Amino acid sequence: MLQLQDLSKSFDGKTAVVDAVNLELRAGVLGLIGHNGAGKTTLMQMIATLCKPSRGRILLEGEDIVARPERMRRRLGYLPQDFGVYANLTALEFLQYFAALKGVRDAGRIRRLLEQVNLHEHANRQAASFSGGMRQRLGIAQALLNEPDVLVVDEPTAGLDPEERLRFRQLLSEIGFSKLVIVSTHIVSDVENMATRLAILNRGRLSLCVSPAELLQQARGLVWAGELDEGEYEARRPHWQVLQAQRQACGSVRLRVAQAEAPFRGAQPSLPSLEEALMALRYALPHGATAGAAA
Ligand SMILES: Nc1ncnc2c1ncn2[C@@H]1O[C@H](COP(=O)(O)OP(=O)(O)OP(=O)(O)O)[C@@H](O)[C@H]1O
Repeated sequence: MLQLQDLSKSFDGKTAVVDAVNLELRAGVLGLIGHNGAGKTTLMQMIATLCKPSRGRILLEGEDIVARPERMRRRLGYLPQDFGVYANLTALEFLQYFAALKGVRDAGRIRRLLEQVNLHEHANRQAASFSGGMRQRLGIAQALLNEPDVLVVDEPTAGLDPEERLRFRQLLSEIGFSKLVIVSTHIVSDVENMATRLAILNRGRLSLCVSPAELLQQARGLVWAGELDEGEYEARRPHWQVLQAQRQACGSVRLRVAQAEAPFRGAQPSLPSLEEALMALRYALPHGATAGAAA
C-alpha cells in the first residue's frame, strides 16, 4: 500500500536527518520508535506531504506522492505533535469547521466520530476545557473526518495520564484493523500492545523493522537475571548494560543485564520485555541490531 524507497531528508545539504529509509507498509499499526531527534517527525511529515524528501520516493499504491501530493492528502489523516484546539469552539463546532475545510458533507459522520472517540457526551462543551486525552481524541476525530486509509499520529500520548493513554491506544488499535496507522513515540510501552510492527529509527536510519514477537525472539538469550553482592555489583556494573537493579534489604542487588553471555556466575537467561529486547539488541550484540525492513 505505502512504500518508502531510499527516503532521505537533509535540511542543510550535509547531514541526513532521515537517511535512506526503505519500508513497505500495509494495514495495521506501525510503531515508529526513536530517541528525540531521531527523525520521526521529519519522516512522518514527508509521508503527510508537508515536507519534500531530498532523495528517494514515497509511493501510495504505486503512485508517487511527491509528484501528486493531492492523492495522498485525500486519503490521509494527520495528527501532528503540536495539535491545538480553538478555545472558543465546542467539540462539535470544531469538527464541523474541519469538515467544511475538508469538504466532508455527511452530517452523520461527525456524530459517529464523536461516538467512536467517546466524546459524544461532551459534544457541546468548549474544547478548551478538555483534558489532554480528550483533546487528543478530538484530534483523532478530526484526522478521521475524511475516512483516511493512512493515519499518521505524531507522539500522541505525551502528557496523557495512564487511563487516557490506555483509551487512546485502544482507539488507534481498532483503527489499525482496517487502516494503516503510523504512530511515533519514544516510549516503547506506548505501542507495545497495539503495534503490528515496530520500526526503529536511529539517527535517521532504520535499524530494525519487525513484529513485536520477532523482536522478542531476536532478543532471546540476551537478557540475564540474578542477584549479586552489592560490592561486586558496584565494581562490575560499569562493564554491563544494566536494565534493572533493585537493592535488597539483605545488602544484595537483584538485577537484569543485557549481554550476549552470562554476565556473572548464577545469572539465568530471562524472557525480556519489549523495552528490554530493544535495549538488548542495541547493546548486547557487538554491532547493534540490523534486521530486514519490510513491514
Ligand atoms: N525544519 C528543520 N530545519 C532544520 N533542522 C530540522 C528541521 N526539522 C527538524 N530538524 C532536525 O532534524 C532532526 C530530526 O528531527 P525530528 O523532529 O524529525 O526528530 P524526532 O525523532 O521527531 O524528535 P522528537 O522526538 O524530539 O520530536 C533534529 O536534529 C532536528 O533538529
